Amino acid sequence: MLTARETEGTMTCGDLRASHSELLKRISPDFELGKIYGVGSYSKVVSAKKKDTGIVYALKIMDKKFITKENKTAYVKLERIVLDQLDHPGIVRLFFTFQDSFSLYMALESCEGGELFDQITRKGRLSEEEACFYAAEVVDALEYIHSLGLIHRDIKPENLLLTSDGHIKIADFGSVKPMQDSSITVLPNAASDDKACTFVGTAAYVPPEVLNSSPATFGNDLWALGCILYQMLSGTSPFKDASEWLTFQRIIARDIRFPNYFSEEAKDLIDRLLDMKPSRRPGAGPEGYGALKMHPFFKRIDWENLRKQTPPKLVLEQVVYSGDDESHDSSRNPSHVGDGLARQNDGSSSEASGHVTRLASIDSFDSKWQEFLDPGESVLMISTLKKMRKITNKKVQLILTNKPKLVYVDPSKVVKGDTIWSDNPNELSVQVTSPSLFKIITVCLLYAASSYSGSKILHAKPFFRF
Ligand SMILES: Nc1ncnc2c1ncn2[C@@H]1O[C@H](COP(=O)(O)OP(=O)(O)OP(=O)(O)O)[C@@H](O)[C@H]1O
Repeated sequence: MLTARETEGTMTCGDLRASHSELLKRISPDFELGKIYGVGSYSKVVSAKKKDTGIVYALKIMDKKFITKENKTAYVKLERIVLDQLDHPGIVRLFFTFQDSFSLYMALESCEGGELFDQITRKGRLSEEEACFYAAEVVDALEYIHSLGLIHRDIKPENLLLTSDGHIKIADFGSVKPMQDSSITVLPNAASDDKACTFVGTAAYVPPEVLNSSPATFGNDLWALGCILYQMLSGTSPFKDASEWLTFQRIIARDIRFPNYFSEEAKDLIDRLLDMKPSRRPGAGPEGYGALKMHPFFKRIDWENLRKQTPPKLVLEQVVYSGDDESHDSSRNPSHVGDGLARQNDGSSSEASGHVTRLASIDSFDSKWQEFLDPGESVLMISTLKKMRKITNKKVQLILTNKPKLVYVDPSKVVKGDTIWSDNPNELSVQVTSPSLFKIITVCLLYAASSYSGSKILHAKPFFRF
């Protein structure tokens, strides 16, 4: 039985690679694990119901060995210490932390609505009303963060999570920087890097002064807000280009082009937030957040009652379920994901053509990997692997699709390999049995005189373990 205790102490052993069933064994009997919310560079975030209270948390699981090896200890401690002291409806809450010999665990407020990034991708672009609402909630939370003397430094649509009813919560405080006069207490060994020239953040949202090695200011987050507002309204970030280097060139040159459907108010606000001089960005100047909140773009926002307003409707992940209600439920528990297909293949399915439908995706990553997919193709499993070399190793991404196809992508998102097992979707199918295990199934089709009569699994080998 695990005891809830602080995440400080020796960080020695580990695991991001643990399969879901291994995690289940380890974390039980306290929690009932559900779906995987997402995977970060050093963590896995899983839905976890505490059995005694019935409360569902987003359990952030961090591999101790990996964190130690990658020198991430200070970031983890910093995030823990900072989140512990924050209390705002626009910021993901940290409830408690604990550890076992392998992992560190953070029980976070669960954001069932996923990332703002996915809403933008699914909708293509947001209406001005929707973008205004989300931007206002981010402004409200940023005002609080900045008032405590903290700079988030990694504000981006992937770190803006949504509650099930559609309100924004800022997440991921691993890059946070406390200013010298911050009211947040940070232990000396948990302080983030102080080197002015250290690049922190994400290329598309990084402000020009950071690229010129200037120290971080509140203006960093306000530049990122300008980029996000642009992205919500257009579907892409303003400086996005074919490579990080080209993106940086466009940021330094402030090469920004507004689509003609942007309103004058939206253009003006983005233009001001993307000011080359950080202190001129609304919210960063001597007038404080008043300058930002009073901007005409926010004219319909009732700042006092922001969280009482009705948020935009969420567009949920498009999942085609393969069977009845039972298989629908199984999507909540990844260890049962394959069951629907097994039933389908026994011939009793209403899928009378013998064509194998896609399984419920076990993660929410489809949209992020869209560029590697053909039309109609969907992601069944994503995993980060370490490619071992003689003296070094490098992280690569494996993307398994329903084609079935296995794509191997390097860290700069360049496709390095692409294995298509069959061009005929009737011949092969993929059965995802857990977040780390899938089977390739060959389907034998038996045709009666004019119509399909059945199919069966010939063999379920080979097994591939992610
Ligand atoms: N509280 C939460 N509720 C629901 N999903 C969450 C929550 N926190 C994180 N996630 C999901 O899990 C993913 C991984 O989160 P995490 O904070 O570990 O990494 P990240 O910040 O996205 O990645 P990186 O560490 O590489 O910047 C997120 O992208 C998000 O989709």
